[in-house]
Amino acid sequence: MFVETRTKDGKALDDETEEAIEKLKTMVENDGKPAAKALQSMFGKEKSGKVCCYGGTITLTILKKYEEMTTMQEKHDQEIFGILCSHAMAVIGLRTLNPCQYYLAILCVAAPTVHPLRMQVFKCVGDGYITCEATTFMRVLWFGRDMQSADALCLYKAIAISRSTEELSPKDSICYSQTPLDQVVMATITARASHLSLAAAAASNLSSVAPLSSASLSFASSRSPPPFLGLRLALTPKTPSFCKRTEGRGLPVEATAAGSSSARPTILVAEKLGEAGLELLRGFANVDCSYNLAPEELCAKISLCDALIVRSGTKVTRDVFEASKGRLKVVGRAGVGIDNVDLQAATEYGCLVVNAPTANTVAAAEHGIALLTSMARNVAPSDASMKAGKWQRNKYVGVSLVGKTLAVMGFGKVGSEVARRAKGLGMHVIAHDPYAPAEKARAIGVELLSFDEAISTADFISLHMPLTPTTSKLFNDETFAKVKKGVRIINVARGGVIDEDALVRALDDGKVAQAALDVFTVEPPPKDNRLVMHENVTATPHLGASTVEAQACVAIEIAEAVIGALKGELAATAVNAPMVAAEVLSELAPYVILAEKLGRLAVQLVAGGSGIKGVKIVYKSARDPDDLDTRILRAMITKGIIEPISSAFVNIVNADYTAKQRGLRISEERIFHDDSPEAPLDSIQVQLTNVESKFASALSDAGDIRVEGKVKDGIPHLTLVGSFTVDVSLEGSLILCRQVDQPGMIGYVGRILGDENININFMSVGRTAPRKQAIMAIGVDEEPNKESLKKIGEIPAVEEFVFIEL
Ligand SMILES: NC(=O)C1=CN([C@@H]2O[C@H](COP(=O)(O)OP(=O)(O)OC[C@H]3O[C@@H](n4cnc5c(N)ncnc54)[C@H](O)[C@@H]3O)[C@@H](O)[C@H]2O)C=CC1
Ligand SMILES: O=C(O)C(=O)COP(=O)(O)O
Repeated sequence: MFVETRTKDGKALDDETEEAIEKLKTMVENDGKPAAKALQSMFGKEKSGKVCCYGGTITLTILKKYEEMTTMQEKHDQEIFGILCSHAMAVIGLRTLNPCQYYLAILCVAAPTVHPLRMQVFKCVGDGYITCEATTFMRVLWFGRDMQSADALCLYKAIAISRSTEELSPKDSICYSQTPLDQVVMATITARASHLSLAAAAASNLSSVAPLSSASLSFASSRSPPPFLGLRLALTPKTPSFCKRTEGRGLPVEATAAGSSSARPTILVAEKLGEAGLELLRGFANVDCSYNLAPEELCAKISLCDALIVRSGTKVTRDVFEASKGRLKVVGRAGVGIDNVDLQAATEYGCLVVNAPTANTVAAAEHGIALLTSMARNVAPSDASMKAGKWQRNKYVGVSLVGKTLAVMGFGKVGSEVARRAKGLGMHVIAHDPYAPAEKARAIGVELLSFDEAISTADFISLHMPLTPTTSKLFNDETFAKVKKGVRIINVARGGVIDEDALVRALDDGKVAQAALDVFTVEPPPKDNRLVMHENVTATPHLGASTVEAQACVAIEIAEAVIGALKGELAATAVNAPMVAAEVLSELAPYVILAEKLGRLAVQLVAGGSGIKGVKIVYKSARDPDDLDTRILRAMITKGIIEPISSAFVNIVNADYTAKQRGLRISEERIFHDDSPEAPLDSIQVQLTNVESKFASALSDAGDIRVEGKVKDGIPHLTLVGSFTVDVSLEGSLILCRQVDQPGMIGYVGRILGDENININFMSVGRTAPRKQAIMAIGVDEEPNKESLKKIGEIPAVEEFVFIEL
């Protein structure tokens, strides 16, 4: 890895940048908004992109002119950029009109002591180029103005270390190292206690490595535009296809703002959401807060809404998606568990479901520990007894926790936090989770065991798995028969993972001594629920996520996810669509465009009446298959194939489903190709098998329509049609002509198009041999009229031609 942060002539920063930093420094005490405005005014409107930051004290971290830095390989550029983006609180991309000029500013909080909630607010949620990872954690970088490459290298190391600690809690230690400001840099990086010393070592090395001694890692530019992390993947349907879609389904077309890109969307918030989240939503959309809606009321409202935000109390059923008449594009679950959302129905309707998977983790874990300790010491019943005027010291003798074995069932985010805390109480912690990595358990000092081993050795069992068909009633009569007599059970996961009748029986016969339950199969449970009324049960009304802090974080996290999704950005917390890391996404961005265009091109080559059944996609790549996620590419090819020939609207959520519904068999093949090891892909080939083509030259020897493309300088190119090699950028529209190769052909066609004032943006001729068959691929900016196309067809040497809209 290499860092080079100097300008070409060795100066650290230019005057303009220096000045900008000075001005911003004076604003450190100010609210973020003036600072953002100042940034904009400093660089002039035409130079600056959208700047977004919200409230609080901010300061400028890096401000660099990309074009002045030494040229570095694009891959490194993207890598470091991706890392920075996922670790900075707020990253602001100020993109100039010239793609080579790119200003990168990272804003961060000035003091490491700022409350984590405040930092959340700093995340860039605007129409910017960057999206930050939604975390509640403090990951702050602050580079001073004279940062040396060696310092950046150290910082990088520290980031890398902090990066491997994915699950920091806001309370985790902060490693804070400061060198004299005039010298270099201050870095604040958080790390879990176990990583603290490493991070500290890395950060304390700042300035101590010889500058520019070794190869470095780069923020510098290549010729291509900067990575575009705010990649849009058309989640928002175009108005026409959207409207057509509702017609196609036999549903009335809703004459509302849905699908209209200019109108403000409407977001229905169906359960109480933190004010900070509501504020963000109101800045972007019309917000309707209607709580406690009956199912029929929700169905009645939903066709007027583009997004719906719920917590665990609202069932988002198939009826809701049906009633939305296609308008609902996003369901935001302000929490973790999505068992109250019919994901299959959402997917079928092309509706993205996003959740807030991390913001309430600590709250749920703390509640688990609260239930564990209060159950063990009979806090709730003894409190009730005192309030009833009694003083029953003998009745409420508890059990100790130290040295006891706790089985954590489900070693995910909450489970592992519970384990960590229970170890602090002196408990011996074991866990069962079929999917948890052993290293993660080892790092916390927890042994992963089989289900039976875990439940049969535990004194306490704490449940932390999701409710799925597999975990439904996982704790039943058979399970309780295997537990140690007198075991105590805590459930802050989902009521449905326990067969509640079986638990009542186990409590009655003493097999289970006590249970502490936050969640129930039916919520709220009926008044006479035997579990709730049981004297050995401590019950709370689904309070796991209900802390002031968690709810504020959840509200912001879900608001940002929903806003991003409504803007068509790929959501990092998507539940029913591929989640792709920002850095991977930026790398794949041009290939995503290529994939859709190849799909659109291939399908327009099919002769009318010839149904498509099989699609074969061949990816040539130097990457290991595990290193190349093709789901987005497949989805975009599917979109490209289906949308031009149907009223369906296809997005990454419903692509596979829609293909299946239409009987489209899509197969993928990877071919190892190490010619371009830096790029994720060398080429993508789309074959439509066993179809007739209206342009016979597009058929391969096997009789399949075959088109192949590559990304060149960030632009998608068509490189193969049938057996003909061509090279034409896939922009605008395309005319493909097969002709006898002879002089003057380009001139003929060029004149016909020129007469109609049609601009040719690209032209390429592929031929089998000189003066034999050739294919001319002509990229045009405008669609030629029928007359011109007819004239092209009438050129004597032209044997066939086709016009394709991309
Ligand atoms: N009571 C409350 O207010 C809250 C409840 N929750 C619930 O807590 C549960 C855990 O949430 P997170 O830790 O955030 O989710 P997570 O997805 O991080 O962890 C769930 C873990 O369960 C494991 N798992 C799946 N099937 C399993 C099985 N058959 N046996 C054992 N483990 C299995 C998974 O591998 C995963 O590691 C969820 O049910 C969630 O809805 C979460 C937050 C608040
Ligand atoms: O996040 C979860 O899974 C929870 O159970 C929290 O639910 P709530 O948002 O408090 O209704």
